[in-house]
Amino acid sequence: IRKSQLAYDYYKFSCPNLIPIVKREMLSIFLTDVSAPAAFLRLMFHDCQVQGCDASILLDSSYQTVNSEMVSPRNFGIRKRETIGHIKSILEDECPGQVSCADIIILAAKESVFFTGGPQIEIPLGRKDSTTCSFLEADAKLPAPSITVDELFATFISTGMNIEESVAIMGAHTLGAGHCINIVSRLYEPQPGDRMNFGFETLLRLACPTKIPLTNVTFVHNDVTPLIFDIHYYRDVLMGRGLFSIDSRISRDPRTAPVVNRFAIDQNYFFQVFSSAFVKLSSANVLTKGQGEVRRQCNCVN
Ligand code: HEM
Ligand SMILES: [Ca+2]
Ligand SMILES: [Ca+2]
Repeated sequence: IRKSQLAYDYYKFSCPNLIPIVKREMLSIFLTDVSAPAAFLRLMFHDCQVQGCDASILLDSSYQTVNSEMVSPRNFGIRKRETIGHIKSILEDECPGQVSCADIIILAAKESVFFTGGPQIEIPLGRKDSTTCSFLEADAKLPAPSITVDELFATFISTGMNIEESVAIMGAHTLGAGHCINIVSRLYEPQPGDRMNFGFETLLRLACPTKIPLTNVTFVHNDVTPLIFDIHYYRDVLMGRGLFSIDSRISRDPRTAPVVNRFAIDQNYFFQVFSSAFVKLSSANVLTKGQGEVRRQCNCVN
């Protein structure tokens, strides 16, 4: 973990207005699209999970980068990539060549959590952007909704998260929604641990009536308050209303169930552990100092 190379005041001299500019731009995005915070939070996870937090997910397919990571089916439903590019273009006017796209992704995710009622998280900055991307690594490292609790731990152990933090970071599913393509397998080919509340299962079957989804548009909310960052995700999974198999499984596994139970009644504690998990996820395995580059445009290498 090269976390120590990052700094809380990294842009203090090179881009002193960074934070107010990002806050202002994010606010106007949030006011025009209530689903944006969920999109930014998931975008951060899917960037950091592949090659580290290096904005590899923003690269389009080209002769240099070959296939974009968006080619991977695991990135189905990823949105707001171009919005990061828009914020970048504003920052290029203010402080050219300074702020990495990788840091903008993290700042957007952090503002998304705060704007929707979650904790204010302090994050170190100074990530560099990659000159490569890998849709094969995206296929391999982005978790499927049907993973086991052991696979969940394996996913986050490399970032230094413990069991509590691994359960806390899943609390990101307090925001947003999922599409039938990620839900049908547990409805029509259930695995152990897929049991759910009968009424909720009925609702899912109504939303996703066929094993192969007829369209890509139907979605179901991740928890009962999909626009608010709160502990309802944990309350829902305890009631058998977890959207994905892994959401249900953490409420039953003896290693994770006590943590889910505590988060479901103690929002302060959830916010505290989520914040430390967020910093670990966003700091692990990043490019710093002489590595990588600061892209001029987020969707292509310099
Ligand atoms: C490790 C286990 C995880 C699995 C298997 C998983 C899986 C999924 C799936 C399948 C979707 C629905 C995509 C769609 O159908 O449109 C989703 C949505 C989402 N995930 Fe995860 N996820 C995991 C962890 C995380 C983490 C660590 C974060 C963030 C820190 C996150 C944030 C989100 C958000 C915010 C959404 C809603 C997106 C939207 O509404 O646009 N997830 N996740
Ligand atoms: Ca990446
Ligand atoms: Ca919620």
